[in-house]
Amino acid sequence: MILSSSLIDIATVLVLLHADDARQIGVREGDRVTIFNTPKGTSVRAPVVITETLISPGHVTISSGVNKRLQIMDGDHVEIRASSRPASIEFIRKKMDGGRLTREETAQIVEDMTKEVLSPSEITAYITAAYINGLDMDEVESLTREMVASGDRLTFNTRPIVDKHSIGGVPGNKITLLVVPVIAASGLLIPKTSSRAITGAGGTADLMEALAPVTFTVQEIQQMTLKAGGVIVWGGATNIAPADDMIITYEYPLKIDARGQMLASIMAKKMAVGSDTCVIDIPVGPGTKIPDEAEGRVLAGELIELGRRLGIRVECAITYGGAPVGRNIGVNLEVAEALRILEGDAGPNSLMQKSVALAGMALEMTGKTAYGFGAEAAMDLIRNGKALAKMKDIIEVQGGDPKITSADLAFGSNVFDVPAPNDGYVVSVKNRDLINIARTAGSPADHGAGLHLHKKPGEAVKKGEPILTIYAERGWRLQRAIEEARVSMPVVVEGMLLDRVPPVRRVA
Ligand SMILES: O=P(O)(O)OC[C@H]1O[C@H](OP(=O)(O)O)[C@H](O)[C@@H]1O
Ligand SMILES: Nc1ccnc(=O)[nH]1
Repeated sequence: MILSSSLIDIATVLVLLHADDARQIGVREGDRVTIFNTPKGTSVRAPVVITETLISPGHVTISSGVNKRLQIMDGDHVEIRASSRPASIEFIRKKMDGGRLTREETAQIVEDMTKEVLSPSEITAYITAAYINGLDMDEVESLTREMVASGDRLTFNTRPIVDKHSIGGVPGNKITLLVVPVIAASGLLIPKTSSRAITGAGGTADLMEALAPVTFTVQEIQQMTLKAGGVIVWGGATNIAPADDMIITYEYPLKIDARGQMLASIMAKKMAVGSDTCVIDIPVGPGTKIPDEAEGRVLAGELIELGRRLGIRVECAITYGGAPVGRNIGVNLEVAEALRILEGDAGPNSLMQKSVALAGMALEMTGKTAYGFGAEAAMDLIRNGKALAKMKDIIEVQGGDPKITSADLAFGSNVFDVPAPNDGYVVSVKNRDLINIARTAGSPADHGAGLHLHKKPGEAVKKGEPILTIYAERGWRLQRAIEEARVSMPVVVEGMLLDRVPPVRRVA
């Protein structure tokens, strides 16, 4: 067949065939073909997309993801053959049926994922099967090791290499922007890799991107860490555990984080950067990933055990997740809130306390301070300006502007105050609904989008007073977010009418 006009400029591997050719080759939409560039001796296996109109029979179009390996030009001749189903599909089926995967089976799944032989629906099936049926500790260890083995690794020839991670799930959890500079300011090395948002409205990689680039190779991460003491980079940008970011890509739209994959995702990133000492934040509470403290302890045990198997000393902080950390949710809003603390603001208290508690644990684990004195030492590093100076070093080493201040971060110009429906005390806030509103307003893609929570549980409000301000960069997004806030009523004031059953029908 002839390579027809222009490549589809996407990284995903796929081959576009005319329906007549697909019938002749014997493949249907989603089946795999192998495409051969015989003169160059290259070949790629990829899923098929079928069209009746975009190309004519005898012609084929490929994505640039395919051509990266195939190296052909428009008009070249290629050979296409139906290809067997990837071996890992049987193993995904096994997990769907509640089976236990061997190390070899997990390795095959990871290999087929990273080679992009598995289609999005097959990856989603794998995640969903593990979400429903779970992975035991041996399966999680295999997945973690295979994720690490599929990418690049760092080895520092000094110790300790500290790390910090949160399992996520609580809105507004911008503490990494405080914890990393504090730890680095104490003289420790912390090559922090983060994900983008998974179930939330802004992951740490999204937040850091408002201050500096976050895409680096492992060698760059190592050099920058040695120079500045720390970095905050995107784990998925590099070739660090590439299967991890693929899983996250398919978890994000579902707003799920399958437990086994979550453990592997976190610990693979720690192992790949060579960290030996790690503090892990486990927010617990309604509307987070972990409903209560008891379950938080079970997860802590799993993370510590996984760390032990991988040679990483792990301590976990079970933290309050019943309400957002701080008051801002969304990229620029969160970054501004974190920078304000580094610049000398005393609060919000929840953000300050949580950040120094976590940083303090790392200072204690590494012997920088005695047990019981870490949080105080961390607080000192914030109050004396050393953490701010270190954050500027980190921003600069990553190629951002170190002169940036909290005031430079713009919030969306489409703004709406959600008023309190009556007088009273705020009795609860609904985490998931707050995240949904911030995502609907445009976060994390629109850096100015998000929300500010004026009132948190226990605080008094007067009828009509703003309880929530929504920011959006685009008017239509603001309208949708307002509508969502009206329906979900994410800040619950005592005595408030939550709903009417049957609902009132308005006549337009
Ligand atoms: O979107 P949800 O699921 O809430 O959480 C994902 C976030 O949690 C972790 O945070 P950190 O890197 O420890 O700061 C991840 O790296 C990611 O940024
Ligand atoms: N699944 C994950 C949760 C939190 N952080 C991660 O990097 N990955």
